[in-house]
Amino acid sequence: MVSINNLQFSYSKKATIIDQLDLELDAGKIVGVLGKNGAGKSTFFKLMSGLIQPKGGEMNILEEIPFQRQPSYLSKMFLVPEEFELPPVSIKEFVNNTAPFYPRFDKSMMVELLEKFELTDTLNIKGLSYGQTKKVIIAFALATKAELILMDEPTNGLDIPSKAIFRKIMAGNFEDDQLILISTHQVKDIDTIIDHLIVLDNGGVIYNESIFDLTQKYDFLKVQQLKVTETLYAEPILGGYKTISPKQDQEDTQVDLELFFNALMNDYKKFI
Ligand SMILES: Nc1ncnc2c1ncn2[C@@H]1O[C@H](COP(=O)(O)OP(=O)(O)OP(=O)(O)O)[C@@H](O)[C@H]1O
Repeated sequence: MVSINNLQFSYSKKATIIDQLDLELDAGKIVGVLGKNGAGKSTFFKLMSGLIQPKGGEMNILEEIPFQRQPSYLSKMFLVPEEFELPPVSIKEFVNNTAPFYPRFDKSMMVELLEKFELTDTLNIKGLSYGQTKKVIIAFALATKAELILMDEPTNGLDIPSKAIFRKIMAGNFEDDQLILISTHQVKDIDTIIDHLIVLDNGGVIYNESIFDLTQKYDFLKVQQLKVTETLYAEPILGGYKTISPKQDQEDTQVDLELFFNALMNDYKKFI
């Protein structure tokens, strides 16, 4: 569904942001996209949605070339950008005007998701807070049922209960032919919903693995004493350490995304 080869992008001649990036992804996944500030996550989403033109390489997504911005491509992908503005109309009017661009749009799902976020479509977008507007665009994105949904920092601006609602909504409103990519620094907001992880660094994808495979390769443990020989990465916590070690226990442990991300930033070559 996503096939990217040797992708290159820079805003100016001085700094290359995306450099020889390769990525293959199939449908049926919710993918967490992690990377440090400035790693190029938003830029990568803009490239995938055809808003900016690659300087080199090939991108084939849903059998289309994103930057050609064919109506057929735009109708099967949706980007929730980090910064956005919606028109000052009622949510209902916004939906009536915009939904026709998305052939699989599900209006009853939109109403249902708004309800879960404690909103109704009679409200005017003009009077909504930043967090409430974010909820409208998240609900709209999911209701498009687009094959590819890109969410750039979707939980920024959501309060604590809304983040829990976001996690529930994401888990239950997704079909096998869809691919959802979520970029975030708020790893706790996505650690229970993603089933795949990619990490961007130095212009490329340095890690690309399913969460299932991560649980089969590593144990994520809390220990009092460090067994240095068995530990790939550790961070001190009150009364001991959080550690990542090669899998030994039969039982799977819960992936600690934050710890794993820090471990990759420390030395990703240990994990590939
Ligand atoms: N329009 C632009 N013009 C010039 N440089 C830009 C532009 N947008 C982003 N950049 C630069 O490109 C680099 C990657 O930015 P980008 O926003 O893609 O990173 P990010 O991983 O999303 O960062 P963050 O986690 O901080 O949101 C940064 O160094 C940024 O300063």
